[in-house]
Amino acid sequence: MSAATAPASRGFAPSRALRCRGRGEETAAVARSRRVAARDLVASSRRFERPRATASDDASTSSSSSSSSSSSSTSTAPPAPKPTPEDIASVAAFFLETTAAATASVPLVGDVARAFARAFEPTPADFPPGPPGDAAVELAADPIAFIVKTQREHGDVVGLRLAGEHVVLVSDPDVVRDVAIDRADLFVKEGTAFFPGSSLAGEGLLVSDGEKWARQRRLSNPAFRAAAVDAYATAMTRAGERLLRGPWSARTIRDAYADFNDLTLEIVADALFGADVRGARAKEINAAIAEAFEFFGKRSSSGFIVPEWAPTPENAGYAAAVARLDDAVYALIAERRAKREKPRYERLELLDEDREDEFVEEEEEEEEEEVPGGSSSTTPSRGPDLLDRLLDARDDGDGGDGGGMTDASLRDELMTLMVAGQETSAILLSWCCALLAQHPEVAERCAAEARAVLGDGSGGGDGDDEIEIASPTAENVGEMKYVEAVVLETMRLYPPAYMVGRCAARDVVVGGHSLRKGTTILIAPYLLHRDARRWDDPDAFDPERWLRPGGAPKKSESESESESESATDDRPMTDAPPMAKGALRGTGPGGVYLPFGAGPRVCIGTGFAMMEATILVAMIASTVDLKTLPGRAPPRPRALITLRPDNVELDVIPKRRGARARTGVGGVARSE
Ligand code: HEM
Repeated sequence: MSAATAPASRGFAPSRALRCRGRGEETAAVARSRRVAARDLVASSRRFERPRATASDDASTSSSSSSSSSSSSTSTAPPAPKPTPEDIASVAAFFLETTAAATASVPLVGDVARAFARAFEPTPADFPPGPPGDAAVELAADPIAFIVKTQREHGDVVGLRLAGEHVVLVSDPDVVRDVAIDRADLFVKEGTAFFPGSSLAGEGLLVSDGEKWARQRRLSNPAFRAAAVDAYATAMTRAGERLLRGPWSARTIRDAYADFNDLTLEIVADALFGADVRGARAKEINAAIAEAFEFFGKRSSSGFIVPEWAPTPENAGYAAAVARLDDAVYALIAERRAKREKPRYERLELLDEDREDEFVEEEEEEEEEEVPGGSSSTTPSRGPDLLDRLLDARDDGDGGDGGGMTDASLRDELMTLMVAGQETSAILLSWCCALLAQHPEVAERCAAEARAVLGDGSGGGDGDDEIEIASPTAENVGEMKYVEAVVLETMRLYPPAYMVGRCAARDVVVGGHSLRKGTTILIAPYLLHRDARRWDDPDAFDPERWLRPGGAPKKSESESESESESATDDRPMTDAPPMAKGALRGTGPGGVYLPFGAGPRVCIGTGFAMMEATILVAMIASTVDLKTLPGRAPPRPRALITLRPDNVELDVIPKRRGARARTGVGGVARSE
C-alpha cells in the first residue's frame, strides 16, 4: 500500500493496481499455486542472500540520528526522524513497484508497457500546479516533511509527478469531501499508484472495487455493528489482562510498539476465530498467524526493495508462511461450517445423550482462560465470533443476491481484517502510551476516570503488592469521555493512515482542475489534522479540545462548515462510542478529521478500533505509570506505509495497591 492506504497492508507488496490491469480475477487456487511456485524458487535464490540489518542495528541507527527533542511539554510536533537508508529503500520500493509492473509471480509485459507509457505521458494543461520535476525521491526520503513542505509552498491541491505517475495531493476539506464522499463512485482503489495488495490480504474489502466490494461490504457490515463489536470487548480485556499481569506486572523497560503488535494480533485473531485460537489447536494456528505476520512486518520495516513476485529468500519464506496460514484458515472455515451443520453432541459422536452433560462441562472448561502471573480471570462465555458472523451473512438487502460468502472470499476477508486491524491499532496504542508518558497529568486524569467508572477491579498478588486491574465492559466505554478524547487527540496528531489513495475512474474535474482517468489522488489526513487555519494550536497534545462545547476544531470559519456537513453526511457504517461517533462522522468536524477515512470506504473497523483503544488506555492508565527514559527524545513519526513511532521504549511501573492507597485514586504511585 502506499502511504496512501496505510491500513491496507504492512508490507510494500506489489502494486495491485498494475497487477489487476487487464487481467481477470485470480482464484484462491491460482494464487496459492503462484505462492508455492515462489516458494520453490527459494533454493535457487538463497545464494544471493546478503546479511540484513538487525532490529538492533535499526534501533541504533535511528536513535543515533535523534538530535532534537520537543521543546515544551505540550508541543508534540517533533521533527521527523532522519530517514535511514532502509527507510529510503523501503519507500522507494513502493515507487519502483509502480513502474516495475509487479505481479504476484510474473511481471506482465503489458503492465510494464503501460507503466512506461504513463511515465512519458505529457502533463495535462489543466493539471494542478506543483513542484517541478519528479518528486519521488524527495517523497521517499521523508514523506511527512515532503507533504508538509509541498502544502506550504503550493497549496491544498497540488499536482505531482511521482515515479512518472500523475498524482494530486489534496488537503482542501471541500475537495477531500468531494472525492471521499460526494462523488465517491468516481474514485476507485484499482489503478491507484503506489497502492499495493498482498497475497496475505488477497482480494478482500480493502482492495476490491465495484460490485465485488459492495457485496462483500454488505455481507461484512453486520459483523461490525454495535452489538457485534460489543461482544469483542471480552477479547480486548482478556488481552489487556494478559499484558498487565504478564510482562507489564513488574517494573521494566518495554518496547511498547512490539508489545502492542503482539497484543493487537492476539485480539484480532481472538475476535475472528474465538475459541479456535485458544483451544487445543491454538498453537498451530497462532504459529501460522505469527509466522506470516513476522514476514509481513519485516517487509515493511526493513529494507524491502523488491516486489512480492521476485524470487528472493524473504519472498519465498513469506509465500510459504502465507500458504501455511491459508491451510490453517481454510481448515478452520471447513470445520466451522461442519460444526454449524450438526448438533453439538452428534458432531463429537456423543450419541449417548446421557453423556451430553459431560460434553457441556468440557466446553465450559475450555472457555476459562488462564491468565499468566495471576489470579483467576474467568471471562464470561462469548457470543459468535467474526467467523460465525461472516458465515451467517446473507446478501439479502437491496440489490443482494441472497447468497453468502464463498470459502475464498471468507479467507480473503478474514486475512484482510487481520492485516487492516492489527498494526494500525498497535500504532495507535503505541502513540497513546508515548503521549501518556510525556504528559503524566493526562495519564492521571485517564486513571482517575477509569477508576471512577470501573471501580478497583480484581487483584492478583498479596497485600500491598497486589496489582488491581479494572477491566471495562463495552457499556463502560461510552462513559469514559476523557479517555476517548485522548484516543481521538492521539489520532489527530499521529493518524496511523496518514494518507489515503484513490484513482480517477474516468476523466474528471477535481478542485477546478481536469484530471485524466487513471490520475491518483492522495488525501492527506496528516495535513488536515494539523492545519493551523482550522485547529487552535494544532501541534499541541490537548485532549481537552474534544470536550469543549462545539468540539474540535474551534476556528470559527470551520464551525459553520461543520454544521452544514453533518446534515448531509454519510454516517460511518460502523458504530463507535457516542462522542467518537460525532467526531468521526463524514470528514469530521470542520471537514478536517478523518483518521478512519470517510464515505462508503470508511474503515469498517472504526467501532472496533475505538473500543479497543479506549479499553486498553483505561486499563493501562489505571494499572501502571509510564515514564519516558531519561535523556531519550520523544518518539518521532516514521512514515513508511503507516505512521509509526520510531522508538517507544517506556519505563513501565505498576501501581501497587498500597502505593495507590497512599497517593489516592488515580494518583501516581512511585513504588520503587
Ligand atoms: C486505529 C486503527 C485503525 C485505523 C487508523 C484505520 C484506518 C482505516 C482507514 C483510513 C481506512 C480507509 C482506507 C481508504 O479509504 O482507502 C480503513 C479501511 C478499512 N479498515 Fe481500518 N483502521 C483501523 C482499524 C481497523 C480494524 C480494527 C479493522 C478490522 C478489524 C479494520 C478494517 C478495515 C477494512 C476492512 C477497511 C476497508 C473498508 C472498505 O474499503 O470497505 N481497520 N481503515
